[in-house]
Amino acid sequence: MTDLAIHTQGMTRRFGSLVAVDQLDLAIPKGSIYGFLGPNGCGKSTSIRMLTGLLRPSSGQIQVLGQPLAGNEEPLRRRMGYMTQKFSLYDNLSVDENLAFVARIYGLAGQRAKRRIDELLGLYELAGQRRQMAGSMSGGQKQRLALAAVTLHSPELLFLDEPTSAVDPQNRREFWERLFDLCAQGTTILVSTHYMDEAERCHGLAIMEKGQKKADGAPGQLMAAMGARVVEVAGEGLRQLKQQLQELPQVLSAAQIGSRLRVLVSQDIGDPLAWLKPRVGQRTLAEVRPSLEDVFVTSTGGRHVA
Ligand SMILES: Nc1ncnc2c1ncn2[C@@H]1O[C@H](COP(=O)(O)OP(=O)(O)OP(=O)(O)O)[C@@H](O)[C@H]1O
Repeated sequence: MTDLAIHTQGMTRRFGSLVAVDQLDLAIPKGSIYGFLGPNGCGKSTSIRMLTGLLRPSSGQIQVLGQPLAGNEEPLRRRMGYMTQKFSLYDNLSVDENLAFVARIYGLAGQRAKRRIDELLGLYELAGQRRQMAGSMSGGQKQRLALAAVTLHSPELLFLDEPTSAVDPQNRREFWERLFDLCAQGTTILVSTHYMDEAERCHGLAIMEKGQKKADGAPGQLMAAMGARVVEVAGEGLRQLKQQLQELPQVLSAAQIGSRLRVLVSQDIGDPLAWLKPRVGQRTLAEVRPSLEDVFVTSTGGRHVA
C-alpha cells in the first residue's frame, strides 16, 4: 500500500533466547507522527533499527515507503533520517562544520550544500551561531542543530529515538512544534518515548511492553476505548486507602496524584461511584476523564507511578 510509510507484519527480533521484538504489526500512514511508547528495554530501539535496515529481523515482513526493505536498504536509507538515542554532534566542530560534515556524508556539495545549510540555519534559528563550537551550545540549541543535521537531505521518513530525553520542557515543546512543521510538509515521523505528554502529541501510537504491542491507535481513541473508569478520591489517609483498594480485583490501579487518589475501576462495574462510595468512608469522589497514563496502566498491566 503506497499510502503507508511503514508496513510490517510479524516483525520479530530475537537475541539468543530473548525475544526483543515480538510479532509487531505496524501500519503507519504517510505524513503522520507515530509514537512508540514504553519503558526501557521494551524493544523501541530494536524496532527502529530494523525499520532503518540496520538490523535484520529474525522473521516478518517490512515495507518502507511502499517497497520491501529487504534488498532495498541502501536506496531507502537515503530517503530516511535517523536520530539515534543520545545522538551527538562533534563538540569540537562549529555549527557550520558539523552541518558541512553531514552534507558530505549525504553527497551534498558546493553551492547545493551551502544553500541547504543556510536554509536550515535560518529555519532552526542558528544563523547567529555558525562559528560557535557545538559543545558550547545550550541543550535546546544542540537539539535544533541535531534536527537540522538529520533533515539535511530532506528525508521523507524520520526516525527519532527518545529525542528529548536531555532537554527541558520548554525546549521539548518547541522541538515538537518543529516536528509538526516537518509533518505539515509531508514528512512521516516515528518517535520513541517514555514520556506520556510526548506520546499524547502523536497522531497514532503503539504502547509497547516486553517487545509486544499492547495497544495501537490515536491517543484520544485509546483513552475513549479504555476498559476502565477513572475515579479520583480526596480526603484523609490516602496511603492506607490505596493499600485497601488495591486488594480488590475490580481495582486495576490506585495511585496518588497530589492530594487525590486516582483509582482505575474495571468497566465491569456499571456505576463506579456508587460501588466505591461505601469503600472510601467520608472521603469525596469524582469521576474524571482517562489520561494516556491510565491507558498505559490498563493495557500493560503496569502500575501508575505512585
Ligand atoms: N544487540 C543486542 N544483543 C542482545 N540483546 C539486545 C541487543 N539489543 C537489544 N537487546 C535487548 O533487547 C531488549 C530491547 O531493547 P531495546 O534497546 O530495543 O529497548 P528500548 O525499548 O529501546 O529501551 P531503551 O530505551 O533502554 O533503549 C532489551 O532487553 C535489550 O537488552
